[in-house]
Amino acid sequence: MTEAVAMKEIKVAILGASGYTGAELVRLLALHPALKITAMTGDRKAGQPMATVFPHLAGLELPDLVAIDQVDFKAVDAVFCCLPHGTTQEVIAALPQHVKIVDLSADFRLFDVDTYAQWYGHEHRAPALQEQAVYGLTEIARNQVAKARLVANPGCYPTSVQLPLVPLLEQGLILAEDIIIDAKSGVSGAGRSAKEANLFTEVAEGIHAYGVASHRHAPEIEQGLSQAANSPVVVSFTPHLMPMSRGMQSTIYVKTTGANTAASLRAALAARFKAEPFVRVLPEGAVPATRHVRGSNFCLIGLFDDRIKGRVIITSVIDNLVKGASGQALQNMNLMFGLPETLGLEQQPMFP
Ligand SMILES: NC(=O)C1=CN([C@@H]2O[C@H](COP(=O)(O)OP(=O)(O)OC[C@H]3O[C@@H](n4cnc5c(N)ncnc54)[C@H](OP(=O)(O)O)[C@@H]3O)[C@@H](O)[C@H]2O)C=CC1
Ligand SMILES: CC(=O)N[C@@H](CCC(=O)OP(=O)(O)O)C(=O)O
Repeated sequence: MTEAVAMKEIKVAILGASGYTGAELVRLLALHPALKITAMTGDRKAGQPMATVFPHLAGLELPDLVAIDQVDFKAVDAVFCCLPHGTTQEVIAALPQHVKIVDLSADFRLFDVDTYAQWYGHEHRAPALQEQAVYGLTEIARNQVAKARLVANPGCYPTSVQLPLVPLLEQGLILAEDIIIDAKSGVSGAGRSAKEANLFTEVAEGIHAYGVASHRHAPEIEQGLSQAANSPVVVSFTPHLMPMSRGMQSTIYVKTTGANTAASLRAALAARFKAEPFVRVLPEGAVPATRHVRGSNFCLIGLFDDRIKGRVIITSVIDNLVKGASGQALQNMNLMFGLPETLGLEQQPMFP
């Protein structure tokens, strides 16, 4: 539980607070003892009270939504940037030096600006700042995150995939080739703005793959896995849209090295994540489901021997809006201010 200790107030602005990840941050920060929201922005919703846009947050003491150019950034210590990718680089580049930033968009996640341009369709607009950004998969990069001014918060699919695979590749327990990722997301992963593809009629009562062999999270996943394997990794990655509001599952097919099986991989991951507050490696036979992590910052991992010898099936589940976005962002911001990284994130999942 959060200790009732007196903490220095840290003033926080949430850019894009009228979106799903922004609202999720407000929900999490409501129980945070040190971070106080002093500014929140919207674009179409600028000028509106938060309780009008999100009635579930009524009753919290919150500033009204304003446009970004109305925020006095000299008066804030930290910024959570929850803007669409492609809109973020210039905004962050203009912030005063004293401000610490966690960017939830994809704008600073790819180390190589040419790879960024190739996948995102435009030149990087803050390449010098890109060099300072730390990729904030907390459990893998905790020490770098703690020292960073700018953290690029990982994407939701890449979080669910890299948490189990990075330690296994680092330890040489699985092959770096022939990794197949079959991933599924709730519709909140696509954000709140109206898009034809996210209409009820397009997503209810069915599932569909999208971005087949072309999704922009593939290079982000490959960047992390290549670092872990110390050699270039290329993956098969197929995301699917599920008729549910939140939750994400990645089912990952890997080939083991030597005589490794699900049991030895499970033991390795359990040892690696033993002290981690948010990653849980399930015992043999337990099958993780998105409803086991709903509303929480947990990642649950299950491992199973396939009937094909030498192949293991890994299932990894997160809540896309929490560990896949705002929860991990808060975990990182806590570290950047030297706070216990669990602050504001101690709630258990809602089940069922
Ligand atoms: N949803 C998820 O599960 C995840 C999202 N992310 C990333 O986090 C970021 C935010 O996502 P999410 O909250 O879902 O997105 P939403 O579409 O729900 O919200 C976007 C926010 O940005 C504002 N906005 C949109 N365009 C502009 C602009 N040109 N200038 C200033 N503000 C603008 C919107 O304001 P208004 O509504 O008032 O117009 C809104 O507050 C994105 O980069 C997304 O890719 C990352 C991981 C997971
Ligand atoms: C369901 C859905 O549409 N999900 C989004 C990914 C989630 C996300 O927002 O990731 P970024 O931060 O990398 O943009 C997508 O496939 O583009």
